[in-house]
Amino acid sequence: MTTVIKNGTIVTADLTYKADVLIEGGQIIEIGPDLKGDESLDATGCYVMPGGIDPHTHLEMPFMGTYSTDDFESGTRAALAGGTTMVVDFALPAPGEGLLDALKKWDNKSTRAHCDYSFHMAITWWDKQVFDEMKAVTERGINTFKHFMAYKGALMVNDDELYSSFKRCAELGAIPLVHAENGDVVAELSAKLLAEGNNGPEGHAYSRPPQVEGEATNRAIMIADMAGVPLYVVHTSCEESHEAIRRAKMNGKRVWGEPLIQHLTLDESEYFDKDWDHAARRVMSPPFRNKQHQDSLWAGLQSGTLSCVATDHCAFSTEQKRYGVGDFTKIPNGTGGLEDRLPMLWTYGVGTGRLTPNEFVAVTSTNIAKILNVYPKKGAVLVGSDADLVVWDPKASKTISAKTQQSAIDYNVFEGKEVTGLPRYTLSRGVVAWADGEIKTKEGHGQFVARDPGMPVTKALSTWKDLTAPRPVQRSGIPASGV
Ligand SMILES: NC(=O)NCCC(=O)O
Ligand SMILES: [Zn+2]
Ligand SMILES: [Zn+2]
Repeated sequence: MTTVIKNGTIVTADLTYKADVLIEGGQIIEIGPDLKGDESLDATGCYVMPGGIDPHTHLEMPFMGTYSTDDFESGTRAALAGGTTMVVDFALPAPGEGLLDALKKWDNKSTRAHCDYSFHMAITWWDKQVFDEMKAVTERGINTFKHFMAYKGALMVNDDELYSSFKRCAELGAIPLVHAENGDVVAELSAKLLAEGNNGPEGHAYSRPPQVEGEATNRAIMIADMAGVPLYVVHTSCEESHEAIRRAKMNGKRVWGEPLIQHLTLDESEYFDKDWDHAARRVMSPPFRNKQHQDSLWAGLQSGTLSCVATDHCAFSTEQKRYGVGDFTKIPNGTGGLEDRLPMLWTYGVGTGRLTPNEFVAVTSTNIAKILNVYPKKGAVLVGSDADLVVWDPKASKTISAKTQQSAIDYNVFEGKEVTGLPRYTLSRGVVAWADGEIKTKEGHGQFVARDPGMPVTKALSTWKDLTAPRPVQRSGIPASGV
């Protein structure tokens, strides 16, 4: 059975051209003019692009005394409805729990996924067992390890643990990720704010100023450099963090930054809303910033100093957010965005002239596919690539509303935003997964995507590090022992 996408314009990270796309067995088998297939999808007036890859989601995440409400079923439905065909979630071992034991839990949760998925493994504590199991984790197809520099007393790791884990990543050819905020300072600021009576959701934003993010980003970059490993900084939200990444890149360090669609399009004024629920629903870490920080993030995407736009989809209901009435530190941190990432980025990026359609594809799909070592299986429109595609109608529009969303929560942080640019069809490995405003796949259609370590950039960096490693100077005439 073959499917042909007809009359569209293919848009990839580097090319725009008119051609049909023929699909069989889940893969693209031909690209060219006048192709025929058993089933035909009309892409007249549309762009045919690689499906979005969201490298940062937390589906059914155990966090702050509860679980995020969107699980792999509702979360991946939301993904497909918004043109995203692959998500990368985080397996989170509890302190003292083995990495492989945690992975089993995420394997079980993800059986319900509608679209393809992969995992990052979090390093939440450190000892020999963790060191040993990191190798087994890479053999299971996970080549990225996440480190939280915040959430003191819960997920946070210290500098010695970071350095040990980063060195282990270097040995394994894996890439470390960091949530970069200075967790010690956040804890101090939070306690002070609460003691002074600042207990509302705005206290969350005050407790996490840009400096805590800039400091931690720079620290992680320097530790990664000393460990001889590349670094991926998740949810880069401010100029201070972007500046550290920019400087590192200009110095030849292999560092990537990931702004979220929320930080690009929503600002800190949300926290000063008189409605407690409105403000609390937007509590996430790092918090939303001001317009200058937003401009910095857009400039980063334009110049290439920031690489990928993600969501950090971690959706809690209003009821869950209310755990923090009277104490902002108890508001579960996280917001949704999976269904809205592509339409919002198209509207506020391509629609305003900040991004070209090709840059849009790069930052929503191709760049991360390369970083995660799944390109060109994913993130490409090439013969042999998985037919994870979005047929994108740049003229279709809607008003974002919780009433019509796939996400299981009772609100949407983008409520009321008018977006222009929506998927007509989303295809997951050649299967039409979203059409006519409806999900067409069954839960369980999604498959795990294994990712091998040893990406070209990790190999190049370790070659350079070996070449420049400290070596004793060979001298004649002086006894080596100094005697
Ligand atoms: N970002 C957030 O507030 N919640 C999800 C966990 C994390 O990424 O820090
Ligand atoms: Zn985080
Ligand atoms: Zn996250």
